[in-house]
Amino acid sequence: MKILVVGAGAVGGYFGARLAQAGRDVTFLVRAARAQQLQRDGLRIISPHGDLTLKPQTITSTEITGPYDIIFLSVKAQALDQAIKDMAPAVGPETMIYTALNGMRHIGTLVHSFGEQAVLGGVTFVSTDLDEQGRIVQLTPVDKVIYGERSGEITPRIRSLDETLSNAGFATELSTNITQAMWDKWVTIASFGLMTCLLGGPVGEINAVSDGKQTALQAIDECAAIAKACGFPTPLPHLEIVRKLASEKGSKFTSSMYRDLQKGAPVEVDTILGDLLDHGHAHQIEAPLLQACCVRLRVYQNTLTSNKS
Ligand SMILES: NC(=O)C1=CN([C@@H]2O[C@H](COP(=O)(O)OP(=O)(O)OC[C@H]3O[C@@H](n4cnc5c(N)ncnc54)[C@H](OP(=O)(O)O)[C@@H]3O)[C@@H](O)[C@H]2O)C=CC1
Ligand SMILES: CC(C)(CO)C(=O)C(=O)O
Repeated sequence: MKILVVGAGAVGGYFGARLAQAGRDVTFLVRAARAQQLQRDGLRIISPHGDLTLKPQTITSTEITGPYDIIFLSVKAQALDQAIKDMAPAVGPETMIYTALNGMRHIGTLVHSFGEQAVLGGVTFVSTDLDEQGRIVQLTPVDKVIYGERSGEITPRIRSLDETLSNAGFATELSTNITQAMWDKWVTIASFGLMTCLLGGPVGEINAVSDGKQTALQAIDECAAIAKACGFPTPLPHLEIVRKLASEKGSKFTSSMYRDLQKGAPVEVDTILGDLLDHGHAHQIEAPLLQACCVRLRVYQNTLTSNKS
């Protein structure tokens, strides 16, 4: 199956490289500057599983000649609208779109552009960062993708996608309840995004100060309460893993939102935290930490915008 990875950044670059390394037919849709960098330096992965440099097959939007079987969409939320325009010629009637984006809002946006059938549900567990040299640095050993038809059916096409993505150097799971899995991941990223961005440090630094752990656990409770009110209660074993991860002493674990904040880059506040807060408001759920973090990051975003102009 022909795979088009849209965005050769921290997530797309990582999984695309693993798939290419495993012999799958992978092309990266990139923009001019990244194309030049990849041609010059190769696609470089620094990973606890072993470093890797490969010569990727890249394409820019004007060079797309026809549809792909699988699109692995891995741009930030703020780049989604442009990415949809750029990848449109690569989407045909049989194309399946897997998305690495966090939250749920992008599903509606993609369905609006490409129709119900094209859009799969997807969850990505990985912690990767794009460094200043354009290398992809994997920060923890975890690398897993979960995918499924949003209807929950096991269709022939999702089986083909499963065969293509499996055994390529990372964990995979074919889910019959991908919407629940997306909500579970949303609670996870929102909890870690909220605690690291609002409290201003990695998990271990939060736990090192008095009231830190309690506040981190309160952040998780707020996010989980909203998911529950929306009809997607986070299963207890998943919640326990999140709580344990958030309580680890000395942990350097952060979130992609926190790393963006540290870099002075835009943060996905509205799609990850703001949308969850709106769902909370709709169900009269109090979420004071989540609300404070949204305000803190919106002020930050406004400062970024006014510094640019
Ligand atoms: N990083 C992580 O650990 C995790 C991130 N996620 C989610 O995955 C998504 C992607 O995040 P991440 O990979 O970290 O982000 P990055 O910023 O590292 O990568 C995004 C890439 O998309 C490229 N891009 C943007 N617009 C286009 C376009 N129109 N055409 C082609 N390429 C484009 C950017 O390239 P350019 O140089 O051209 O701007 C950039 O390289 C986010 O929604 C995030 O929440 C999920 C799990 C973990
Ligand atoms: C859950 C977490 C923190 C790691 O997979 C993440 O999704 C992110 O950093 O974007």
